[in-house]
Amino acid sequence: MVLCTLRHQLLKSSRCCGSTVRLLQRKSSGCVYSSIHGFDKEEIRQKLQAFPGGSIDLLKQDSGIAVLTINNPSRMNAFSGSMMVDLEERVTELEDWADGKGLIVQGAAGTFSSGSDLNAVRAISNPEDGMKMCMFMQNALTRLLRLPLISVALVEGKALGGGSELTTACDFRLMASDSVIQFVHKHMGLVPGWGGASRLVRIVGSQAALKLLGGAIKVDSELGLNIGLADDVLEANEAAAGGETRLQQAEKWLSRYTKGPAPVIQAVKRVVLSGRELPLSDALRAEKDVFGTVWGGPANLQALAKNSKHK
Ligand SMILES: CC[C@H](C(=O)O)C(=O)SCCNC(=O)CCNC(=O)[C@H](O)C(C)(C)COP(=O)(O)OP(=O)(O)OC[C@H]1O[C@@H](n2cnc3c(N)ncnc32)[C@H](O)[C@@H]1OP(=O)(O)O
Repeated sequence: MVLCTLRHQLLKSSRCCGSTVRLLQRKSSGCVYSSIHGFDKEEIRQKLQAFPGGSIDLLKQDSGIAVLTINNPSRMNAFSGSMMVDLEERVTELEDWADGKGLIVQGAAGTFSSGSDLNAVRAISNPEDGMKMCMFMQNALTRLLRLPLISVALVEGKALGGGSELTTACDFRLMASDSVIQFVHKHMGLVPGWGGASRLVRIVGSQAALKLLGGAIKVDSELGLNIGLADDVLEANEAAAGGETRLQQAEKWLSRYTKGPAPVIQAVKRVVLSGRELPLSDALRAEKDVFGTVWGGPANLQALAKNSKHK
């Protein structure tokens, strides 16, 4: 169904032209569930709002890199119900950000996130509500992953349960040298439900994913790097990093990939996304459409005029 939705979007865009193509390419709705799956977004939003606390904060910067902060430090940045709703709203804001190029997802106060707020989990522990929450979060995190921005999870402290799942909804993961990612679901008598298992298999392969989920293994930065869950390790000690905070280190790391005009960076993300999610023939057609948006565009014409050499 995920594939169908994305394929439908991309094929639809290939049949349109001009401004419609640009609009479709900016809006990556990419939801997995809708009313045909019995999903009533307003109903679950109202249920989630009954569990308040914390916030999801978004800072869009002139550099084209935004910082999304999971902010509930008194509960180790656990996700209250209202934070799940906040997250979905921030994703909508990012979908509308024409000048955006990159995104860093971090936790407040030096730790990533301890997953769902256990108080809310206890209150909605019946399967029906659990499934609704699961569909809501899968939609939000799928849209996060499909943003036309290059995204990085900056993992400090702990990323547990739903927090570990959130790290997999980013293109890259940077782990502080003393941080841990742990899919603790088995210890809770559960499996991931925010899409974390499906994405983990695609990131580390099914063998490693089975070990991480089956053993609820603590992944430190060294193991993370070895199995490809982490893309790089950041110094835990700011002094060793020349006085740079980890957020500054993450921005520097990401800026290698976001240097250049927004339409080109967004096009890069889109061709990788279609290659990642679509069957080859569909991905090739989507690539052709994205190519059409940059060919003869301002950045392309400028480069041609400069007679660039790539030595
Ligand atoms: C499993 C599926 C589900 C999903 O995918 O949606 C989930 O995510 S369920 C949640 C899974 N996470 C947990 O079970 C985390 C449980 N907490 C811990 O293991 C520890 O608290 C830890 C390791 C995060 C931090 O330990 P530390 O010793 O450093 O601090 P405290 O334990 O004293 O925690 C401080 C304060 O935070 C509260 N806290 C932490 N995590 C949660 C949470 N997920 N929900 C609600 N509250 C949380 C903890 O109770 C402490 O509060 P206090 O009032 O001071 O007792």
